Amino acid sequence: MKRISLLGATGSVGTQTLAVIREHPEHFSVAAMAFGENIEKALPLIDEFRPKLVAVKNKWIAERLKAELGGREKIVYGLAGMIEAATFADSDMLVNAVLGSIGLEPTLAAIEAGKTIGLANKETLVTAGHLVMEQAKKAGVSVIPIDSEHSAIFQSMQGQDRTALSRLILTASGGSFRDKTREELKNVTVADALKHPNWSMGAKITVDSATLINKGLEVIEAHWLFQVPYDQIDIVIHKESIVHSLVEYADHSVIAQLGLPSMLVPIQYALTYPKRLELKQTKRLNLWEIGSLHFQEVDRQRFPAMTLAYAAGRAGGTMPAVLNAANEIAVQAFLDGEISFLEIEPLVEAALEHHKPDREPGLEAIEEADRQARAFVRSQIRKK
Ligand SMILES: NC(=O)C1=CN([C@@H]2O[C@H](COP(=O)(O)OP(=O)(O)OC[C@H]3O[C@@H](n4cnc5c(N)ncnc54)[C@H](OP(=O)(O)O)[C@@H]3O)[C@@H](O)[C@H]2O)C=CC1
Ligand SMILES: CC(=O)[C@@H](O)[C@H](O)COP(=O)(O)O
Ligand SMILES: [Mn+2]
Repeated sequence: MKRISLLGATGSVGTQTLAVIREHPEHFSVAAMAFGENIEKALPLIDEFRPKLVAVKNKWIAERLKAELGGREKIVYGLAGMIEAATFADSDMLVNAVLGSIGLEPTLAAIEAGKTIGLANKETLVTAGHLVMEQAKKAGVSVIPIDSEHSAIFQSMQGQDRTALSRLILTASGGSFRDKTREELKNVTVADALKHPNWSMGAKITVDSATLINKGLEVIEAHWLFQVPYDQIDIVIHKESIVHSLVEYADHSVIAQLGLPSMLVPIQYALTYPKRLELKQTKRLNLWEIGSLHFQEVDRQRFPAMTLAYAAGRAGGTMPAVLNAANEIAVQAFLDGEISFLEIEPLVEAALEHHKPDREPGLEAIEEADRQARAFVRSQIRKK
């Protein structure tokens, strides 16, 4: 029995992680759970999975939850609460599916506590990949990707000669506005942005898919996870999201992982690795039903966020943390109707230009850069 601490239990990846656990109660259980504010969604999940510890966003939500549950579970809150859930003594593995760079410290704490990490929270590696991977190596802890592209790469590396790896190729759907020109993007709405062609995901990552910054964040994530230089990481637009990413080797052989788009597969693989289990909730891929698959080069003028992400990744230090934090605030402002879709990228670019980078930051410097980038973008939005 693998006992899991799940952060982000009420979210898109979180609820799908619970769906995997639900299908295999003989293999997995939930030891601890963390979520933000969505008590209505969490209550039936707590009733069903019976975690011993529940962490929530703040004291007020904790009080409300205590009143509902009547003291059966230990309730904790804030970042300290999330860290307590991530390092819970009765759990073997952390599945980090919380949204945003708030997921970094719980990941670091869980690594220190010797837990295997199932990582959906890409912000952990974007903001502090150098610290996380170094600490995981030191602690002898595995960081298993849940992000679909990274799981595909991870699966395509199994049993291969790691020293002969020559390139990673991440597929990108192109998001909700793939075929629109920059001119046509001027008047798009939040509702339009949230219509992803292939994946049903949380609002923030769905907007990130539409600017392609999601793919940029994933390039940085892949750089740290697989220790591959940026010059050896490419992106290809693949509108069907059937090929989840590819790995090229020295002999130009390319190995890919395919499947109908479903996060259940990478989530379950992270839980069962190196084994596999049946997954009744997913469907077979019959390529004759798909017919044809399409691949296209990324137009860098059309998707400037991708260039920003590569530049921030290559600059390293605190720059990726600034890219991420600025984007988190700008996307939230777009979702709240404060700015237009086309204002997201210039805000991220301005934050990167404004920042004085620290080339070899520790955790404190990363968190300070994150805070400052958020404050800077908020101040720019207020001026509008
Ligand atoms: N969705 C997907 O298919 C994929 C997602 N990812 C990554 O996985 C992560 C989660 O994404 P997704 O599931 O879409 O996000 P959602 O917005 O659907 O869910 C986010 C979760 O995080 C919780 N949360 C947010 N802020 C806090 C906080 N301050 N304290 C505690 N909990 C908090 C939310 O709680 P509540 O709602 O209760 O407030 C919710 O449970 C992201 O890093 C994303 O990039 C990667 C690949 C695919
Ligand atoms: C499912 C998943 O892993 C997302 O991160 C996905 O990558 C979003 O799709 P695109 O970024 O390719 O539009
Ligand atoms: Mn992805």
